[in-house]
Amino acid sequence: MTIFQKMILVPVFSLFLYGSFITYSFFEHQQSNKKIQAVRDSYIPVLEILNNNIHLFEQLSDTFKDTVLARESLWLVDALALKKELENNFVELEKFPHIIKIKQLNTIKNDFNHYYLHADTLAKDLLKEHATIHSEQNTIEDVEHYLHLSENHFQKIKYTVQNQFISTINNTTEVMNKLLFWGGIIAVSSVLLLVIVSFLLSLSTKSSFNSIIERTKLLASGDIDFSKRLVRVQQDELGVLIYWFNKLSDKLESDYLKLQTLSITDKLTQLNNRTRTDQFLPSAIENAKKHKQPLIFIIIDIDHFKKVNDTHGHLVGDDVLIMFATILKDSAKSGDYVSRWGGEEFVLVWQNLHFEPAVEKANDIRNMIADSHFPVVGKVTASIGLTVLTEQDDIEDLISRADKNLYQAKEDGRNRVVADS
Ligand SMILES: Nc1nc2c(ncn2[C@@H]2O[C@H](COP(=O)(O)OP(=O)(O)OP(=O)(O)O)[C@@H](O)[C@H]2O)c(=O)[nH]1
Repeated sequence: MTIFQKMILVPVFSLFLYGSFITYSFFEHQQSNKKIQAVRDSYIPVLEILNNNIHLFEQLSDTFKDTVLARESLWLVDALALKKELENNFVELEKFPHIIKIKQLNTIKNDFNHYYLHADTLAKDLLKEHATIHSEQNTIEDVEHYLHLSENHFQKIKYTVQNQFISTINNTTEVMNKLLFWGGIIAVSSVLLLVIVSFLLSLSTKSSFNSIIERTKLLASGDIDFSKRLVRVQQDELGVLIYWFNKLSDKLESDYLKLQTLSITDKLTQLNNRTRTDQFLPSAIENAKKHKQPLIFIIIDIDHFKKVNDTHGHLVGDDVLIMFATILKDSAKSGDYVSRWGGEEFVLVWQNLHFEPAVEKANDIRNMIADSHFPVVGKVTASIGLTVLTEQDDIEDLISRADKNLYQAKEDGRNRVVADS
């Protein structure tokens, strides 16, 4: 995943989360409003009828009392009208079975009818001529019993419906509150998620950038330890950058190694060149002295090489130099050092080889050259100046003694080895 994708994904995800919640809560809010409206629409008429019934019932009781006290039988007609109104209300209430249980309603209706029947009978009895106030004790008790029962039922059903109404409204409000709470949680979590992921992303990006910067600085300051490679962890743009940075390091390393080889190799003969010899000699001398091992230093020079050039041309001269170098290379054993010193002069360094075997080996090489057939030119010989390292020698001593011996070999007629003892 790219850095851009990572950076865009979290806000998009958070936005999606929050957007979904907003949409959901919008619809939930609509639903809740509808629910509250529906609850109101069904409960309020019921409560109004119930209130009206309580009021009618009180009026009815008062009418019965007034009828008896005033001894006015006509008022019983009013009582009947109130009863009818009440019964109509009961019929209305039956239309709301989800609010009022029909069984409960029937109980109230029965109790009320009992009350009405007893109260009406009692009132009529008391209105009869010569009737005393002390009417039948049972009827009075029944009237009182059903009066209280009905009163209680009317109040009880009203409170039950009222409580139901309040709890339904409260439930809906509670759902809304929960929604708000979770909305807050989602909003805060989205922001937190955004902050945490952005923080982690910037941390990992920063550390990768730092490692690239550090490595680049080291390369720029000339640190050529190419074994150091950046570790590619991510698959994003930084991962790609690290991949190509490592590729660049590979290229630099191979170019550097090529350049290094070129700088110490003689172009014509592919032997070590003078630069390499200048690096090699001091360490070889130091090593020989340190381990008290013999070290042989040889300068070998092709005889009358100018004549080869003059007679056959420089290209043929080059071929002779190449073949000559090959003979030297082939004669070298492991640990022997072979190089072109310059022009038609070559240097051999043999480590851990004593003087006599060294002279013998030098003569073998000289013979090998003399016995070889060089194309176009035919026979070629070489003179050799050989010296052995002494405890007091420095580089110059060694070179000048070998050079002196070479000069002596030339003086003595060439194609020979001159060695000091
Ligand atoms: N073809 C060719 N010739 C070279 C190269 N380097 C040096 N020479 C020639 O080597 C010759 C060396 O000649 P001199 O120093 O007179 O030595 P010489 O002719 O070998 O004589 P002695 O060493 O005394 O036996 C010169 O003619 C140089 O031009 C090279 O890379 N290629």
